[in-house]
Amino acid sequence: MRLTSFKLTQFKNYDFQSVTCDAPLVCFIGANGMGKTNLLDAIYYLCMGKSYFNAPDNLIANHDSDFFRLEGQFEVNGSREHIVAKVIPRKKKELERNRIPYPRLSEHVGLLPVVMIAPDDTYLVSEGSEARRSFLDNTLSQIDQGYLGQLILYNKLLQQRNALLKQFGESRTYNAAMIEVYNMQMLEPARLLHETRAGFMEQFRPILQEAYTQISGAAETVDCTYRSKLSDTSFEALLNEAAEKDRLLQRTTVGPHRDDLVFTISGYPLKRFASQGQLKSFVLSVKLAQYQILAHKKKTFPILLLDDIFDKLDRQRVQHLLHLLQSQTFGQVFITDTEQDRLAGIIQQTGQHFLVYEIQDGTVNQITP
Ligand SMILES: Nc1ncnc2c1ncn2[C@@H]1O[C@H](COP(=O)(O)OP(=O)(O)OP(=O)(O)O)[C@@H](O)[C@H]1O
Repeated sequence: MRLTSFKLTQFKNYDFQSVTCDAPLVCFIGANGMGKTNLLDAIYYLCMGKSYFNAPDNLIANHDSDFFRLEGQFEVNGSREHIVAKVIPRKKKELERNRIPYPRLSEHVGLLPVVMIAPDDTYLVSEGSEARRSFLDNTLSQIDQGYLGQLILYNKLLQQRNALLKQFGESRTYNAAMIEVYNMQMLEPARLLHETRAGFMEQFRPILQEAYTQISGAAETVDCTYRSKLSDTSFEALLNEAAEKDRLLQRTTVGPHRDDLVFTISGYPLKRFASQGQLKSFVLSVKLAQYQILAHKKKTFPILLLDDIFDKLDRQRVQHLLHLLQSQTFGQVFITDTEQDRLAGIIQQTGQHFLVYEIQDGTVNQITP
């Protein structure tokens, strides 16, 4: 799979910019704040229909504009895909595939698999369970449209159930039968989410462990397990047990929206016991494992976006990563960096055909070859 060219109109700090990128390795070089990450986010947006940073569309449109547009030419397994995103924040958002608008934006997810690796990926460990669920959901949604459909349905029902609980609390009333209607509708999507997540984590664990060994070169073992109350008790029983608590707190306190991933190093909680270096190796391994599993399931190599990671990783990990980029089969890779010399060294080591662009305040100029 390859992105051969893309165009940005009024996207963040870009007015209009067209970028040709028909090469296995594409590098964006420039000082801080010039717009390198924004280019990677534009690519991510074309693949996923939203920003990697979960930025709302009104913050994505250029400050001087009330709309933005992205266009990308992709090649996937021998066929061309022309993707256009047209967004008027808070008013209209349209995604087109080969000039035909998607009836639902979610239908686009999975067509163009993508993985972003960024320095602040440590949020996967440091933040609350929502970050880890998002990672899981992001990966599974790219693999399985059916999963994404059930996730959207579950979240909609959850929102409605919570609104009803709140309404009961405010009006000091309660209608168990109405809550039961939601309970019954949520059972099937919850079962499917749980089953898919559990099955996926069984496949993910050994791949993550292997990636960690390769990246860190270390002897310690890491682990990543799926934690869900639904593994021990049926959702129906959990909802019944929690009925009184839900009523008091005016929200649904059990279900797949409370699942988590537990990360450990040598059997201890990673968040508390890992060194900074081990933490960086771990999150990089999580993303590389995500890449591998997507490549396997989608039968194409996802686009890999490496944002500024060579600045933040130490020499040893950079070497391990480069070794991986050389030895394993990777698809198209986009790299941002602030230092031309460092980047030149990296390019040389990968031995790939490459394009390098210099980014200056929202303009993109090809500098080599
Ligand atoms: N909606 C927007 N309209 C105009 N400019 C924006 C918008 N959103 C972000 N920017 C600008 O984009 C720039 C940041 O771009 P980006 O994060 O891509 O930089 P970078 O080159 O990756 O820098 P770093 O190396 O520091 O990560 C900032 O100058 C910011 O003000």
